[in-house]
Amino acid sequence: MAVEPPQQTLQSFHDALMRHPLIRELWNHFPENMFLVRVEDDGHFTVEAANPAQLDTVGRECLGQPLPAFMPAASAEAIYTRYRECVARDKPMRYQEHAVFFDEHGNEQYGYWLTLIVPLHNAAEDPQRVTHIFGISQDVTELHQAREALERHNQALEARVEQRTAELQHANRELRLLNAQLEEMATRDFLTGCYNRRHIETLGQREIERARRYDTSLSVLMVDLDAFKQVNDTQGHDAGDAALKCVAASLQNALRANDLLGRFGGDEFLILLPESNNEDARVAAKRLQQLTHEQTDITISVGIATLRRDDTLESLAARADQRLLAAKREYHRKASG
Ligand SMILES: Nc1nc2c(ncn2[C@@H]2O[C@H](COP(=O)(O)OP(=O)(O)OP(=O)(O)O)[C@@H](O)[C@H]2O)c(=O)[nH]1
Repeated sequence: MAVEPPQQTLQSFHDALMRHPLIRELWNHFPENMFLVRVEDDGHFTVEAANPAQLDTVGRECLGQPLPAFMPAASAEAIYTRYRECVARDKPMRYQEHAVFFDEHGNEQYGYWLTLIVPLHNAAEDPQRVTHIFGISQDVTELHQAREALERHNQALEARVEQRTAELQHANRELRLLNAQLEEMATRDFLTGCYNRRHIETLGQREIERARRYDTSLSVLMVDLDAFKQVNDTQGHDAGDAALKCVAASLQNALRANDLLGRFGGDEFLILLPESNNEDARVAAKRLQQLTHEQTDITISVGIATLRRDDTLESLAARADQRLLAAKREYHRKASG
């Protein structure tokens, strides 16, 4: 007659542990929580054994009890889900859980636990089935809180970096704008808004290089207002300023988009006419004289010069200036005649 295998009870597991001095010492002094739960047929898991560390956490009342007896139903159900998975997979599992349990005074205690559970088979009971789960749990609440604090700190830091970056980008935009304004101011004549002498000379050098590189013609016009001194003398300096502005605007209006207008000094303007031969320049000069007179009632004298092989900007402008002087003489001759 077959002998019934002895039922492995809570007592017998605990007794077996206590029998060996080393295992007993390990069980009693192990700093993390250790427990053994029995897999019940009714779907529950009851605590068969718990080391002193675990008893300190959940109280002695847990022994022989299913989990819902010493923790809120939601917490117990979350842990049951892990246990069921461990039983179904029949493999050790490691997980982290936010668990709530009742302490010895019945108060709810919250904490984060890192747990390793291992399925066991009590061969004396049923070698084919997971009969127990052995677990070791470590309280990682402080670690978790530190990590959360670190995350919060990082988020705050990121927000600050983002804000600083946005401020920096804004400052950069302002700086670029200011630089553009400064550059504009450095190249423009403050009264008329057209290019100043320094810049029209720079552009003149550039246009000469371009004309030589692409073998195109380039002409310049030296323009001077007629009897401008009279405007100042009879109507005042402010009226003279206004007249200068009007003439500059009207010259600008009469020019093509790629012609360049600069104030050369006083009431004198230098105009660069890229890709224009002497005949083109004559036509342009006539148009400027006509339009300026129509729009401002002021006449202008113009000297024209077209780029030669050995020209520099100085020689080109000087030639235009000589022709302007000749035009001026003609103007004065007509005016006095
Ligand atoms: N209002 C004003 N006058 C200026 C400015 N720059 C130069 N002038 C005046 O412009 C006049 C130019 O003199 P000129 O070109 O010699 O005299 P003009 O009467 O135009 O004589 P022609 O050129 O020979 O017809 C001078 O009276 C300068 O004082 C300026 O920015 N504003």
